[in-house]
Amino acid sequence: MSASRALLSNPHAVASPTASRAARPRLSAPSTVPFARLRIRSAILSSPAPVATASEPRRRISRTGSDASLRPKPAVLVAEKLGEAGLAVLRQFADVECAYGMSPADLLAKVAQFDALIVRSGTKVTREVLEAGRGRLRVVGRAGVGIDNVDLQAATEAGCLVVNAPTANTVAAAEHGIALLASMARNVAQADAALKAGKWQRAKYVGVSLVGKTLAIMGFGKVGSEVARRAKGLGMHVIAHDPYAPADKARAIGAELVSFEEAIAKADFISIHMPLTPTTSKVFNDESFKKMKTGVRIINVARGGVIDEDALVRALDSGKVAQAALDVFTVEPPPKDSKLVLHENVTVTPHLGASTVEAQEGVAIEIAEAVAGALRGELSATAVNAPMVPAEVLSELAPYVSLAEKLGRLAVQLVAGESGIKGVKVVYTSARGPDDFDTRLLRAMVTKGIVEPVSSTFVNLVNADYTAKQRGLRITEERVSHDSGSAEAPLESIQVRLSHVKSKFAGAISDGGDIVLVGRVKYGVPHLTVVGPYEVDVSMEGNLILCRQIDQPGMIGKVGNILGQKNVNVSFMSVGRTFRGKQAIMAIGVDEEPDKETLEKIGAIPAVEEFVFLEL
Ligand SMILES: NC(=O)c1ccc[n+]([C@@H]2O[C@H](COP(=O)([O-])OP(=O)(O)OC[C@H]3O[C@@H](n4cnc5c(N)ncnc54)[C@H](O)[C@@H]3O)[C@@H](O)[C@H]2O)c1
Ligand SMILES: O=C(O)[C@H](O)COP(=O)(O)O
Repeated sequence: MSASRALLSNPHAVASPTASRAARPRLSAPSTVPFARLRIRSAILSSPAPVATASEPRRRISRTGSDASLRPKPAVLVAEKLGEAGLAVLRQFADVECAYGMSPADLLAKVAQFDALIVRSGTKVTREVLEAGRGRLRVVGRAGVGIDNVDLQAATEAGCLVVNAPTANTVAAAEHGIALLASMARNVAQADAALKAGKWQRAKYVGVSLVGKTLAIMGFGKVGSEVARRAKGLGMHVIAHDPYAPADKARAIGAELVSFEEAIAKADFISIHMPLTPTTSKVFNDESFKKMKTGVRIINVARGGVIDEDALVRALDSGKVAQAALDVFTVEPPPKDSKLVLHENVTVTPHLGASTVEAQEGVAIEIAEAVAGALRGELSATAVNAPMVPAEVLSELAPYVSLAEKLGRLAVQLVAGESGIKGVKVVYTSARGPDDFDTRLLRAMVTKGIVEPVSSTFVNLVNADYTAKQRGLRITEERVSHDSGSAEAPLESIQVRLSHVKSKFAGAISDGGDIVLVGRVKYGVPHLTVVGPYEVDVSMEGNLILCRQIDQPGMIGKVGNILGQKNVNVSFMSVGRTFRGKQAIMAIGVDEEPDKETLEKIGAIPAVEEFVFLEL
């Protein structure tokens, strides 16, 4: 069993003074304030370093240490052709390997050596690939829009951020849609092939006009609306179906939003622009073809899977559908003997929608910047499987993110025996209005703090909620308004409360029977300010010894002496008591980890009732 697995099955090993330090998963290097910004970013997307040998349990390389030159450059695998401009952006900070045309087996064998993988639509990023990359792969960049070739659920479970490049190829795809529409209506491809074969067939290739015809746009997003705009210019009557599109956007372009049924029933031409999802899979099928006008013409530059291709062949054979123009197919490339591709009334292109010089240049830069940002730990505006946190919010929340993680980390180390944690309550006290800030990031970091010390799972903003759910951890949140506080600081304090658990340190149990820790940020540094019923004030850096004793003179000196004899530097010390002469606790921040003997000496002081050593 690996050391981190051992910690998973015995959560309490982590707080034991005798537990090996190397065996405990650690995320960050000791913090320094100037790196606060970097640290928050790293916490969002950090992943454990891949380094692990039989003798050395998996350890995490800090990506936030003070010497940038010591940090390894991230490695990026580019699996499909990417424009030079994008590669140049990536090469500025990463080792980039372009391995075009890899087989699925090649990809599986390689992926674990990379921090990021960039693909287009031709590479399937399956659960297997993401599993193979687990431990190192942090980002999948899709150089384009459609992410149906990436297993998003598996990526989320692995804490792997998926980013795409959603805007740079919109116009190219729309232009290709219009090109297919016009060339299909005038039989350009068929006539071209015939003429090249020596046939001059003017009567055979009489086309149909576009002006005045009804075009139904199915999916009124970026590409769909651009197609609509261009079709209006061709004099077409444009209707659209999109359950999620705002009517005013359609109206502004001069398109009318209608139901699916109405769209397909009224259209002379149907242009498909919806993504492939479980809902849209084969939404164009025998039943829907039946409801269309006889002689309808269909264009698809979205995804092949939205059409039942066998049903389309039947509809073409029967004449229900007069023509189809297809850029995309359920299986790409389609089989050589595909009836659909070979059908004389079908015009095909090999997924060329995004393939213009301009679009590929734009996509390459868009995805390179998104991947670079994600590897730096920034949240990308094009994150597909994570919430978006704007940079200014991120920077303001930086010390609170660190505080949230440390409170979670301390709380889990205080849990005793086999009592698993189920209920976690996080209370945010703030002078700001309830809608003023988003707590997802803080909740994710509390989860990270609770889960990571006791498991081999690494947690980040992408997978925090999923991980909590998987582990049966119910995290509830409460906002408490702090009327007399300053709204300048986003938060006054964060409380982490673990209910229905036993503690190995009775002093951390509040009157209500829960483990309670409260912290706040002072001068940009997280401080622990409440432990159970006791008020303390200790900076959350290094390690912490909590000691419960009978309140009496000389205790600080005794403990300080024992630590001093072993050269353990005390960074902070704070005493909190309920009543004079009754119980009190000492919170002692230490730079070094005291050895077992030193800790036992502290425990042997007669007035000391209990103590615990905690890693921050
Ligand atoms: N052929 C190509 O090379 C190429 C190039 C670019 C985009 N695409 C594909 O085109 C599609 C659209 O791209 P986009 O950039 O416009 O995406 P988009 O997200 O901007 O637009 C998709 C629209 O589809 C709508 N939609 C979702 N479910 C729907 C449903 N059941 N019925 C009707 N509408 C629905 C959404 O509300 C959205 O407005 C994607 O599948 C993308 O992968 C293909
Ligand atoms: O979804 C997309 O962006 C398009 O289908 C383009 O795919 P490609 O990058 O493989 O050309």
